[in-house]
Amino acid sequence: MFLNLERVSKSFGDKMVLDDVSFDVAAGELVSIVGPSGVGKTTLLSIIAGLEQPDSGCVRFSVPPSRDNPAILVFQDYLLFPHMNLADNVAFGLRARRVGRKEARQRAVRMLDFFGLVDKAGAYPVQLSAGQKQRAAIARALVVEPAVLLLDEPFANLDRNLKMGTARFIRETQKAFGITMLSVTHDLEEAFAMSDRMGIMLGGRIVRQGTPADIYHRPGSQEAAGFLGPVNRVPHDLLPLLCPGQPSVGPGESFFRPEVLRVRPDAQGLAIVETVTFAGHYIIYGIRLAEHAFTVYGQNNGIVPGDRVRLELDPAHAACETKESPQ
Ligand SMILES: Nc1ncnc2c1ncn2[C@@H]1O[C@H](COP(=O)(O)OP(=O)(O)OP(=O)(O)O)[C@@H](O)[C@H]1O
Repeated sequence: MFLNLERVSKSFGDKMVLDDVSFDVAAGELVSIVGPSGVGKTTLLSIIAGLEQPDSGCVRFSVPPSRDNPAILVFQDYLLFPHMNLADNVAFGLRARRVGRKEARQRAVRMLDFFGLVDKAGAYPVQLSAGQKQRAAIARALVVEPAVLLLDEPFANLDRNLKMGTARFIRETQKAFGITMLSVTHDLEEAFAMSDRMGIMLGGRIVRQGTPADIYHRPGSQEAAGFLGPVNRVPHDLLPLLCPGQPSVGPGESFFRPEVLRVRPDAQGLAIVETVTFAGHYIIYGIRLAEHAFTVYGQNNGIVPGDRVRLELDPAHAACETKESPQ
């Protein structure tokens, strides 16, 4: 294990920001910690980077970061030096490590080339777009060959349509350099897209860890499921209505994502459509069945509010999801 946090806690005054946080990051792995704003993600990175001290618990590295193999924190506002052009910004860390001017410049330009920024080598940060600044900040961090790269909200300042491309870029860079990365973010889709593993942080605690697919489909608690997106809570006595013919399961409840439910027009159906909302490439249906409200994502099939419909579980999901024990 490259990085190990064990029972890290931190308070500011009487406010507990991190509460018994433990997790690992393996060498060459990309792990994202996701959580809402203010939950303590930046504090967590600051402790790992050695900028803050935990009140209790410990942070261990298999090879402790050093001047030659540092843990580098890339801040969400990039912190490029405004008075230096891009090549000098990227070369800065090398110069600070006493690499000669010529070699530092060559390595910086090679890095800018890899990042598609070589034509901006002479430009100043103010002349760059947010996406270019983000790439430049990562280039500046990587040029010193860090042991681990810590990314604080890497998508925070990017337009929506730049975020997913940046997630792919971070993933490709991480693989190309074989570097260990830990990212903290509230941008879920991007974290899902680029991470080997994720942790959900709520109320200062990591409440669930796993692969992106694992935590999305088996979030482990209603609280975690709700943070990851809309979820339908289904008491088991309703399951025969949603998946006729399935063997019955014991008492309790299961959780289903809106995309694993199907809505079919049916004049005899037991469910009533309450709302139909256009959301671009899909429709969000608000459905009521036996006093329970459901959210369903589907395609436009002419259904309007007030229609009777049949609400069913996608058979591909029914079998595995109904085996879930309630959390
Ligand atoms: N040095 C400090 N002194 C006092 N309170 C602090 C300090 N640093 C952070 N906090 C508080 O700790 C809480 C968590 O802050 P933190 O920045 O770690 O959260 P975050 O999840 O990164 O949020 P965001 O996504 O908004 O940056 C906040 O309530 C913040 O005000």
